[in-house]
Amino acid sequence: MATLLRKAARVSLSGSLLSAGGRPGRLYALSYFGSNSRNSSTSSKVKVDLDNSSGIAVVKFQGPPVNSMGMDFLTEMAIGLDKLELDKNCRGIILTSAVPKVFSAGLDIMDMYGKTLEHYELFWRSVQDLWLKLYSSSKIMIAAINGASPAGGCLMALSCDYRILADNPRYKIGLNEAQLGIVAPFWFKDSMVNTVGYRIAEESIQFGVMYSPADALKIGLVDQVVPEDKVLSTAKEKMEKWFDIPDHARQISKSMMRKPTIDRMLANRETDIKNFVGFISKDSIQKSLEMYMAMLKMKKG
Ligand SMILES: CC/C=C\C/C=C\C/C=C\C=C\CC(=O)SCCNC(=O)CCNC(=O)[C@H](O)C(C)(C)COP(=O)(O)OP(=O)(O)OC[C@H]1O[C@@H](n2cnc3c(N)ncnc32)[C@H](O)[C@@H]1OP(=O)(O)O
Repeated sequence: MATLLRKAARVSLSGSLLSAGGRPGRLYALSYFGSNSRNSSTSSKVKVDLDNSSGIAVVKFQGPPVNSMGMDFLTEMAIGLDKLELDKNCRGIILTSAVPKVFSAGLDIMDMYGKTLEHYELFWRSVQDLWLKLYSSSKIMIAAINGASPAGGCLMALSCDYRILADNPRYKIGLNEAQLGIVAPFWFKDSMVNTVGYRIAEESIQFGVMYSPADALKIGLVDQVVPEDKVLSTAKEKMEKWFDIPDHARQISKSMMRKPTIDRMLANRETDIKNFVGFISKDSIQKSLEMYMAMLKMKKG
């Protein structure tokens, strides 16, 4: 019976939940995915490794020093996710980091500082685009969080279906935007509310709280805390459990849960870009970012 279910589950709905929702999907070349048992692709910031026999793809961030989400990272992630979304051999995706101690430092602050309005617009559209791909993926998404995960790093984890965090008190996770003097946009907030509930999100976002693994587990921001050397293996074991559920049933259930949040973002996308560009280009906000970057550098010296 289990084998039958697994076979049935292989007949997956094509495309992300976005296209399952009746929106036009986009087609991308499947250049690197052949019929070998393992397909790998490495670009400068992201490594994708799909094991065709297990159906699990590991997407590793490899942009030292902190896997910040700059234009290169956003573009490479978008391309990698599009390819996996269209690949029938892939049923689940694990996000993790190849950089010691950091999952992702979130958006690259240098992409939000001292740039043109056109740059801010393009940058924000790319950030929205990545979130849409992650949040609406028809695949099972597990975050194997093996390092610090502030702001945009936390958002990538929140976009997954399951989160496993390494048990190291230095690996804090949260939406800390308020601490930088910026504001987590509504879809960051929605992702947090959908995970931890309204009351906790309200406090969390206003204070910009960064949670220790123990506290993140307590509020439900992560689902499991495990020893650091077990993060990836636990993610793979967990994925096998998710694979027991027939894909079509899981995908439709996921879509049912996430569609209102995705639709809200799509309906407000252009306004959100306008707000971001107006907000980030303010002198006072630029000053806050400058001071924050100086503070990060001072912390080192
Ligand atoms: C009205 C509202 C309308 C619209 C919405 C408007 C605005 C919303 C706007 C934006 C939302 C943004 C979300 C974000 O993701 S902002 C980014 C937030 N990220 C952080 O705060 C993380 C900061 N970094 C850290 O805390 C640490 O670096 C660390 C814990 C991740 C790692 O610590 P380490 O000690 O290992 O490393 P460091 O020495 O601190 O850093 C090394 C190196 O990297 C630079 N760096 C760190 N983080 C970033 C980053 N996010 N972007 C760019 N660069 C970063 C750091 O300065 C060091 O550089 P140098 O080696 O000194 O040159």
